[in-house]
Amino acid sequence: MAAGWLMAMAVGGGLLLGLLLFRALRQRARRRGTGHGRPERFEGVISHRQVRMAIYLVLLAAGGHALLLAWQAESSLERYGAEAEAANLAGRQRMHSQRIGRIVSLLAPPEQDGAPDPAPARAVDPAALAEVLAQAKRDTAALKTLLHAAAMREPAEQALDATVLARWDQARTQLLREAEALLAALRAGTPAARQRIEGLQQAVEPALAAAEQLVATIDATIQARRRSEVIRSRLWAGATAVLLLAMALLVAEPTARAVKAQYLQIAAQTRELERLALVAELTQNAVMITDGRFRMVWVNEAFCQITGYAQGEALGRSLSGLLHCGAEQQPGLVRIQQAIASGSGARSQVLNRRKDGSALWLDIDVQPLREDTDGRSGFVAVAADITERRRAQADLRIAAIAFDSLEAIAITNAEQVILRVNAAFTRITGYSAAEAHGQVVGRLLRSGRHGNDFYEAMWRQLKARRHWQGEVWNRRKDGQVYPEWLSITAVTDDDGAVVNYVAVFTDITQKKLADETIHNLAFYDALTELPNRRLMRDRLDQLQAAGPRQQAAAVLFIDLDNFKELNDSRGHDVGDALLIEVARRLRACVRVHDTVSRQGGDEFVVILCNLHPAPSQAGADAQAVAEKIRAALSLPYQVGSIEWHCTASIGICMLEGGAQPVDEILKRADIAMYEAKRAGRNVTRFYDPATHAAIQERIALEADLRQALAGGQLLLHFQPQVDAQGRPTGAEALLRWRHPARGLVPPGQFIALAEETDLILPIGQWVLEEACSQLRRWSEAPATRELQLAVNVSARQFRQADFVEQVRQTLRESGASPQRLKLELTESLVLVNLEDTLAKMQAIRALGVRFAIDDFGTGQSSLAYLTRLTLDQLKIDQAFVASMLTSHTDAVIVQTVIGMAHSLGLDVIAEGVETAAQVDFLQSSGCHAYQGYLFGKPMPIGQFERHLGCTV
Ligand SMILES: Nc1nc2c(ncn2[C@@H]2O[C@@H]3COP(=O)(O)O[C@H]4[C@@H](O)[C@H](n5cnc6c(=O)[nH]c(N)nc65)O[C@@H]4COP(=O)(O)O[C@H]3[C@H]2O)c(=O)[nH]1
Repeated sequence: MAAGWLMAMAVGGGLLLGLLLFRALRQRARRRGTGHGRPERFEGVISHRQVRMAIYLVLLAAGGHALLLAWQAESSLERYGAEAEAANLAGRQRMHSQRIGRIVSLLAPPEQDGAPDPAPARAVDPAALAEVLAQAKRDTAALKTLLHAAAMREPAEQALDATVLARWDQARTQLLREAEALLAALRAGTPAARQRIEGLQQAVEPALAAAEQLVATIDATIQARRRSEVIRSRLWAGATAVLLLAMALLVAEPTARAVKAQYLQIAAQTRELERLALVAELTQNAVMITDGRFRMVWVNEAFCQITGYAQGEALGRSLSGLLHCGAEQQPGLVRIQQAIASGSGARSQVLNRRKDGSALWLDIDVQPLREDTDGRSGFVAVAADITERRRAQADLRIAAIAFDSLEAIAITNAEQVILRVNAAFTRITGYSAAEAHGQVVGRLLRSGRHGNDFYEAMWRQLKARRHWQGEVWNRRKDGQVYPEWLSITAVTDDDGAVVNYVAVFTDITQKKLADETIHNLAFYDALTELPNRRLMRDRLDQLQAAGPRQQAAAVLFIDLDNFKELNDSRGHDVGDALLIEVARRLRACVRVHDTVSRQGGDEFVVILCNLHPAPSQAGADAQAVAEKIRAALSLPYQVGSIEWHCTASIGICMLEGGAQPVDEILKRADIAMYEAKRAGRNVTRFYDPATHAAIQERIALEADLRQALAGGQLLLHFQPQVDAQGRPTGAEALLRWRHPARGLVPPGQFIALAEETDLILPIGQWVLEEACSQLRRWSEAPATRELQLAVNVSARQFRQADFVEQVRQTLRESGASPQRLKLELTESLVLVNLEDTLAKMQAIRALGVRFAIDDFGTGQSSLAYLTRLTLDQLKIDQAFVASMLTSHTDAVIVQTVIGMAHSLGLDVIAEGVETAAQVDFLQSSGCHAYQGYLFGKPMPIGQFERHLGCTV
């Protein structure tokens, strides 16, 4: 029994220890849950170790209890057997006593009527008694062993009554002793003594009684033990129940509660996680969860929408690798990297790139994730797409800068009350911001230059299109009215209602002035302020555009006849002054709606409008105006200190109902003017188609002439000059043009054209070079060494600033002797810009070159200039020579020229000498040098040299 209790105590103690350990673990788990940074939601949660321990504890308790019960059952079974054996053995003791009593009764003599029977006892087999004795002894020994074992096992209070046992032992011992004595007597064959039998008989009764009592006692003891066992079993059951209750209360229930709490917590956390997952899924912000090496392990839908990457493309890649924009050093990114390196989180604005490469600004918040139960860590990043916000901020910054731009800005409310103005507004209008705020913009700046219609149209457009722009005249604070370019934009709210107007304007005063200047430059002649060719053409276009409805009109092409001479001789300033005066006179001659324009140079075009409807009358009107102009322009000009006479040639072209193109009209007027020139200048001419053909011819000739020099089509002919004896003294070099189609073209047909087009400059230089080369060649032969060569020099050629240098260089390069070269200048050339002429002539004369005045007598021959010129020779014009024999005047002129030359010490030569009579007259008049067909026509060099050979 003690072992059972010990085992029970051991099991109970173990369970108690287990309970205490379980509680300690729970306490520890709680402390860890709060003490190691575990979040609140894990507080009180038991771990799987604790649950396992609780289960093992319960299993241990149940196992121990089962073992105990098994052990108890086994020991009870054993005890029950011993008790049954003891009861049996006790009963056999009673049986043995009874059998001994019956044997003894057989030995005892029968009783007679109460008198003692003296007869001997009947015979008894000693073996039967011996057997009974032997069995009684064995049973007694077995019973004693059992009782001893039971006495050792059972607690004292459950032991058999010692008195009963002692009485039984005593009675049994007495009985057995008496029986053995009787047995011995029987075996000895001696009749048993009455005393022995009686003694045995007397021992049987007590022994039987003691056995009876023993049996009863054993039965009673067994019963008592049964009862005690029932009580113990009940106690065990109670203890078990208490234990189980304790287990239930201290282990199962807390565990169940904890598990339930944990389940509820997990369920709550699961719901929370589901909500968080839903939030993460539905949020407009990108959510990314990464592992410890920043590789994304989860991204939400917004991430995909914002970045353009599908989830499959993003997962497993690093955040920076995926969205990297290449700007490593941007402060926001550096801040996050530093924070992550230090194990903390950070929030920054970082520039990234979408999948399509476009810029993506993210406001990104990166936070480290704590280690989870598997010991892994990472980061969670929540990012908002702020690209638009950044753009808006940039726009705002730009707008703020733009607001302070050079353009004036005024922002009003819907009622046009000024809310804000910028510095440029103040600069342009003169109103400070304080003065402008609260004012109605229209009232503040209105100049009064625009009528109500203007503003009504403006507001109509503003309402319809929300925008208006145009030129407006406004008034500054100082009252000055100025033009501005105004742009007004209506700002509307979400409902489309106008809430503000933004007016932006610039002061275009300077621009208008510049425009005016540009317009004037583009459409007016800067010198005379007359409309230029472009504006004149515009007006002609407008006239033509009127078509048949147009009134009669005429175009007058005016060219000054001798303007070039003035310009070349007196300089451009003088020429300009003359042109200004011409313009003034032209304006004075026409009506307001007529147009006087300057084409360029000394050419003017006048458009006469609103002439008489009848063509003949219109022509007469045009003629009258043209004559008026011609007369006005013929009046003397006082240009500075110079009085100048200038005439004009005027071509007239009548406009015939818009049938002709503008170019054609101008060309016709030009042709008419050309015709006027040909008619002797200072006349007016109407357009004649025949003249047109001549002009065309001239144009073609000019084109060919431009090719002549380069094409080697020019050549020189040489006309002899002779002395009184007819001996050649030299020659005049005369230019010829061998045209591939026209043949030999005389200079009279192209020299004038060359002068007009300035082609005379290269041509004149070529002539000079050719002449000098010829002189150089002549200088090598004795027969020609002394010959002089006269070269014609045109006015344009002579007026070149470097003409002297050209002559010097040509002489040097050719090697010709300057003394053999004679330059022929016309009288008109010499007269224009006399000072310049004198300077050049002196410089050239200093080289050794000689000068002759060609065509002398045709101009304003005067002694005054002749005396100043460094001349060598006068050449009597062939016109005088041709008529001197028939015209007394020309004869007088010839003689006067000859006399004048002699008196000035100059040589004199007559050209165009064709007859001997002319020679005679000239000779008798004192002229001893001649040039003319009589002595030889202009001829090529070979022919000339042969001619020399004949005559020399
Ligand atoms: N009827 C008639 N005419 C005679 C007679 N003797 C000479 N002539 C012509 O008279 C002109 C004389 O030349 P010019 O008066 O200098 O007049 C020249 C000259 O002013 C100019 N010219 C010729 N060659 C040149 C040149 O190389 N340079 C320049 N600037 N002008 C040149 O062309 C003008 C005409 O030259 P050409 O046609 O060669 O005409 C030459 C010549 O052939 C004659 O007895 N009777």
